[in-house]
Amino acid sequence: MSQIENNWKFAEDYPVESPVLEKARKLSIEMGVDPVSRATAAHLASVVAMTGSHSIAEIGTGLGVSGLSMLTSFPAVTLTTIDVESEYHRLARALFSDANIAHTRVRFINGPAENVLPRMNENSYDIVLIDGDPDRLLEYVEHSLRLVRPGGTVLVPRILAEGSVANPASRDQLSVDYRMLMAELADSEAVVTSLLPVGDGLLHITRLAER
Ligand SMILES: C[S@@+](CC[C@H](N)C(=O)[O-])C[C@H]1O[C@@H](n2cnc3c(N)ncnc32)[C@H](O)[C@@H]1O
Repeated sequence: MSQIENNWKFAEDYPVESPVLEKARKLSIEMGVDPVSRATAAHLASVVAMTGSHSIAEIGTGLGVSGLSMLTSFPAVTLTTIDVESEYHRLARALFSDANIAHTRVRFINGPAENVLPRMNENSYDIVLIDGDPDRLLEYVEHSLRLVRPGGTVLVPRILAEGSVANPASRDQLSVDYRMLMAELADSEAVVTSLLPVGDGLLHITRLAER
């Protein structure tokens, strides 16, 4: 294993997850849902705690690994979470309850995010996490940058798409689109971006206040 792979593995093994989070992760895998990685979940929790975020929107609830990580890191957080699968929402709701999260802190919206996002209020969220349909990422980012308040952050796990984005030989549409998106954002004066190599890549896009 190379030194970089060693570091990556060490960072992924480092977090200590709560029994409920472990249960959510295990159930997700049994149901064929890929939860955010352990280091990604820990980083999401850190971002929420360090920014004191109150209002979070999430595209792609799954069974709630990312949601639980953010909800349990700061008691004032409320989460609006969208998924097409009502069964995943049923299971996530039970897991959130196991974690003693008051039901008033979470709003579950069942439906395709592409239909729900245009109806959500702009400038209303401290954080938007995008973890839904990978083929709709560009559309989701555009909506999410409208939904976050100035100073708020859009977080995109899995932006490296299993290594294909970083491989210049990968010319499939998704890799080309993701590279183009990242290049445009890096060049934009409206946002600050950073790319972390946790999990399958985690992109931070922070919307700057207009000057
Ligand atoms: C990778 S999983 C999310 C994992 C979750 N964030 C976690 O960490 O546990 C992707 C989720 O997106 C949902 N999804 C896929 N297409 C969607 C769409 N068009 N609108 C809303 N949700 C969608 C899937 O049902 C699935 O639960």
